Amino acid sequence: MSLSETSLVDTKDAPKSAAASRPATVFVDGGSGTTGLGINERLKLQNDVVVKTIADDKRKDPAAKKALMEEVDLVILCLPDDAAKETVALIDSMGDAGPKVLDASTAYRVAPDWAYGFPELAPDQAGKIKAAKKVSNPGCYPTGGIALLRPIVDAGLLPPDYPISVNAVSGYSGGGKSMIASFEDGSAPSFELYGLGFEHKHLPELQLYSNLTRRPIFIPSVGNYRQGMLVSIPLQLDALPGKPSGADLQATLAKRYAGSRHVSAMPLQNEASKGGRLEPEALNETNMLELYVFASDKYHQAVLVARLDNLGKGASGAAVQNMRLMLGMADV
Ligand SMILES: NC(=O)C1=CN([C@@H]2O[C@H](COP(=O)(O)OP(=O)(O)OC[C@H]3O[C@@H](n4cnc5c(N)ncnc54)[C@H](OP(=O)(O)O)[C@@H]3O)[C@@H](O)[C@H]2O)C=CC1
Ligand SMILES: CC(=O)N[C@@H](CCC(=O)OP(=O)(O)O)C(=O)O
Repeated sequence: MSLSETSLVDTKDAPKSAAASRPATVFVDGGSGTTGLGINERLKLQNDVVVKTIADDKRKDPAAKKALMEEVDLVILCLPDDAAKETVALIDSMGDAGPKVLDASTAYRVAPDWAYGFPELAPDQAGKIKAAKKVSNPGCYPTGGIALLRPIVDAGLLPPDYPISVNAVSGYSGGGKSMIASFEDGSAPSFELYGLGFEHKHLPELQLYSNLTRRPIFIPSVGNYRQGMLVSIPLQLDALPGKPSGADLQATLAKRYAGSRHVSAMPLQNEASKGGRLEPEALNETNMLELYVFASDKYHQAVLVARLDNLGKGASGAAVQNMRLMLGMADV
């Protein structure tokens, strides 16, 4: 069989089960793409995980993939949506003996029989991910938007039908290999708004997991830098029912994410902070997400901002966090 195996520990006797004393086995389908490479880089640092790889000339061969998937505990899909659906069909055909699956594509993010892979979504979400056979890894922009919105909706500070606008900027790696090539060969513009057709693929998950009943307006943009993103949400505080202050919003986020390893509610930024600036690259190569409230008591206005690495907590970092949960392994 033309399958190869990359082992980061001795795998000769590694059984299929991911019991604590044995290394877990993982196959990254689409491992040479942008998200897949990021996952593989992270997994190289984890000596309790064995990554099984497929020969390059077989990487799109369903029979070879199926044979490999019979040997692993978990498959991570880093593929375009249609290819992800094909691999999921292969896994489904294996019945109960099939591996767990974590999908980085958009294909199953609002599917009711999949768990949404944002462990910080709610207090019980990590447990749902741990118990699930199928987990969808969140989109990069929704990771920031949901992290900001969900706690303040749940706390009753933001009505679920409130008209929300979400603005965002991403580095060009968010568009995968083709967008990276167009920026690096100079054919892409330096900066571009997109999503102006109101149909961006992240809107369903952004609305659903933020607990919003009204569809938000979402205007993403992409800039001429490789990775890192900001997601921002302006709010007229005196138009909200309880007229919350910026401090109320910050306290709600701080309470919700207290003790979280990967999500930080940052100190309130107000007139006294004299800052008023934020750049998108500070968290690159990390699995961290920072949440800011910029607020003006004078004008009763606020802007919520999430900062993350689109390839970290927005993709590969989140995938490895979810993988470890699904395999019953400690967070790193
Ligand atoms: N980039 C990002 O920031 C994020 C991306 N994602 C999602 O992750 C998924 C992958 O995206 P990304 O890594 O950016 O994309 P890339 O275009 O960088 O990589 C996709 C990879 O999938 C491979 N591939 C395509 N079809 C098949 C197939 N049938 N079998 C095996 N491999 C195949 C491609 O190979 P080839 O080029 O030879 O066709 C390529 O290596 C997408 O669904 C994307 O939406 C999620 C979060 C963030
Ligand atoms: C700059 C750019 O093009 N970004 C991508 C989103 C990247 C991402 O996280 O999306 P998925 O996980 O859903 O693929 C886009 O807007 O389609």
